[in-house]
Amino acid sequence: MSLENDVLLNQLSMNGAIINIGSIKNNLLVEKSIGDGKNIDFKDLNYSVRVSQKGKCTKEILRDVCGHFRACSLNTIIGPSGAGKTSLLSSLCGFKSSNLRGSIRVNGIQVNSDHLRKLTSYIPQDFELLPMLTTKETLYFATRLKVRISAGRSLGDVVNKVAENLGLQECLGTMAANLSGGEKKRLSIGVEIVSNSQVLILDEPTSGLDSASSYQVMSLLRRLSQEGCTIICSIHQPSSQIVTLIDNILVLADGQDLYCGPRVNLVETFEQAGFACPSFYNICEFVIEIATGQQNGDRQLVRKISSNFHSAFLKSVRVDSNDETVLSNNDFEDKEDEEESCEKQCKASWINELDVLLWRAAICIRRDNAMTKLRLPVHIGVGLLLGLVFRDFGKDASKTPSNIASYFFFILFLFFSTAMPALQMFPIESAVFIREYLNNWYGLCTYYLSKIITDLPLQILCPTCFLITAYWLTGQPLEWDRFMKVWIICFLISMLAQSFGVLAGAIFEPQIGCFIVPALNIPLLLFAGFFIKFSEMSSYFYPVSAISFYRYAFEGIMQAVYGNDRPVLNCDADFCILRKPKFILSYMDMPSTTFPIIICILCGWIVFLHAFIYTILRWRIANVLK
Ligand SMILES: Nc1ncnc2c1ncn2[C@@H]1O[C@H](COP(=O)(O)OP(=O)(O)OP(=O)(O)O)[C@@H](O)[C@H]1O
Repeated sequence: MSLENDVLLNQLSMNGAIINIGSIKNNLLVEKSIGDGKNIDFKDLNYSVRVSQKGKCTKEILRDVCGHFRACSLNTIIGPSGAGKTSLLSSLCGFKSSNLRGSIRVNGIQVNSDHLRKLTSYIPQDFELLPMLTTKETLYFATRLKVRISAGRSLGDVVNKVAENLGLQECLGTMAANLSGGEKKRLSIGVEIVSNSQVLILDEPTSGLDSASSYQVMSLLRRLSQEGCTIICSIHQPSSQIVTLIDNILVLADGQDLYCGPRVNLVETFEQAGFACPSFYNICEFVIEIATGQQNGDRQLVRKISSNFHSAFLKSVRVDSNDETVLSNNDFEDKEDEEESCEKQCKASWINELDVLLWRAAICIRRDNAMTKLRLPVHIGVGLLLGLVFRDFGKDASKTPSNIASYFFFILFLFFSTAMPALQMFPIESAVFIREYLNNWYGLCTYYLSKIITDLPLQILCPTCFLITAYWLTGQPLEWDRFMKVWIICFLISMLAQSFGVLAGAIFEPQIGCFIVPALNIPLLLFAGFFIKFSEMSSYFYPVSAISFYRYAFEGIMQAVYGNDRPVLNCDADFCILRKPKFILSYMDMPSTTFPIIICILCGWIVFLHAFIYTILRWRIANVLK
C-alpha cells in the first residue's frame, strides 16, 4: 500500500470521519440490502429505435418481452449477439424511456425509469475507471461519494474489507490503468457495492476475461446475490462451471424472450418442446443454437411452458397477474419517500460531494504527465525560447514589427498548449462522469463546479510562469500595471482555451477533435488583425473578425504594452518608423475598442463556452436516457 493511500485514509480517521455502512462481517454488501431484496418482473416490453435520418424508419429491438428476476439470486440473460441483451438491461436500469413501452414492476409495484435509476446500479461492459487512481483510492472515493460519513465504522476498514472480499488486497496500491482485466472488473463491481445497491445490473461482466477470472467474477456475483442483492447480468456462452452458479436464466432470441425460469428447469423445458440437449453438452451453448435456429423443435411451446414459471413467480411474491399491484402506487410513493429520506441520510451531502470530487481531481491532475508534469516545464521552456529569439526586442523601435509578432505567438502558444491536452483528457473523464452521474453518485452542477475549481490552479500557474519568463526576456516595459494587463489577457486566453478543448472533447472523439480544433481556429486567427489589418479586410469578413477572440486578446496586449501614454521607444538603427507607441497602435488599426470591453468580451466567450459544455453534458445524459 502506498504512503499516499495511508495518509489519505489516516487523515480521514483523524478527522473522525466514520462511515455508517452497517457491519461488514463476512458479507460484501451493506447491511441495508440484506433481506431487503427486490423482485423484478416485466411484461410486454417493446423498445424501438429510429434508424433513418427523418425518423420514418424504426427498428424493433425488444418485442413483447416478458420475464422476471428473483431477489437474492443470480439472474442471467443469454442469447446470440444482437438479440437485445444490452437493450433489455438498459431498460431495466431506467436508461431507456422515450421509446420503451410495457410495464416493469419491482416487488409488484409498477415503476418508471426514474424509480429504476434510483433502485439499480449499472455496470456497463466498457466500464471506465479514472486511470490515475489506485484501487484503494477508487474504492475510497466511491465510498465517500456514495455513503454518508457519520458515527459507526472507519472508512479505511470499509475499503479494506470490500477489497479483501473482492480479492483486490494485492493490488490496493496499483493504479487502475495498470490493473488486469479481471481486477478492473472486480473493482468496477466494488465501487458499486460500497453503497446499498439492491439491484446490480451488469452487461457482460466476463467479457475479455479468461475462464479462471470469469469464474472468479461470477462467484463473486453469486455471493453478492446470496447476501441480498438482486443480480442481473448478460453473459456470452458461459462455461459449464459458471452455469452451475446461475439461479435463473432468461433466453433472448431476436428481441423476444424464449425462456425465463430457473436454470435447473431449462433442459427439461426445452426437451418437452422437442429440443433434446445431448449429454455432456453446455446447456447455454445448446440454447444459443436454438435461439439462432440451428436446432429443430417447438419454440412456441417453450414460451408457453416458460410462462408457468412466470405465474409461479408472481404467486410466490404475491403479485396479481392481472397487473393489479398488491400495493397501490401511493404506497410506492410513500415507500419511495421513506427510501429517499434514508437515501438523503446515507448519501454524501452536496458540499461533501464537492469536497471529494475536488480531492479526487487534485490527485489525478498531480499524477497526470501530460496535464501537469509536462505542461508546466513546457510553458517555462517556451517562455525561455521566446526570450532568446526575441531578446530585448520590446525596447528597440527598429524591431517593433517582430516584437508585435511575438505577442501573437504568446497567444497562439497559450491557446494550443492548453486546449489540446484538455481535448485529449476530457473524453475519459466525461465517460466516468456520465457513469457515476447515472448511478446517482453526484449531480451535474457539483461535478461541473469541481471541474472549474480544479482546473483553475494550472490555468493561473502555467501562463504566469510563461509570461514572467517571456515578458522579461523580450524586453517589455517593466511597469506593474502593463504587466498585469498582459497577464490578465494571457490568463483569460488560457481559460478560454481550456473551455474550448473541453467542449471539443465533450462533442468529438479525440481523433476528430485534433482536426476540428485547429480547423475552427484558423479563420479566427486569420481575422485577428495581425495577418491582415481590419481596414484592409473586405466587409464580408467583419463578422468573423468581430467574433475572433484572438483579435481581442491581441489588441489587449498591444494596448497594455503601447497604450497609456507610453514614452517614445529607443531606436538602435539609423531610422525607425515605429517609434511612437500611439503611431504603432494606429498603424495596427488600434484601438478599436477599450481595454475593459476587451476583458468583457473574453469573459463573455468563457461564459458562453462553459454554458455550451454544460448543455452538451446535459444532452449526452439525456441521450443515454432516451
Ligand atoms: N441506437 C441504435 N440504433 C440502431 N440499432 C440499434 C441501436 N441500439 C441497438 N441496436 C440494434 O439492436 C440490436 C440489439 O442490440 P443489443 O446491443 O441490445 O444486442 P446484444 O444482445 O447486447 O448484442 P451483443 O451480445 O453483441 O452485445 C442489434 O442488432 C443492434 O444493432
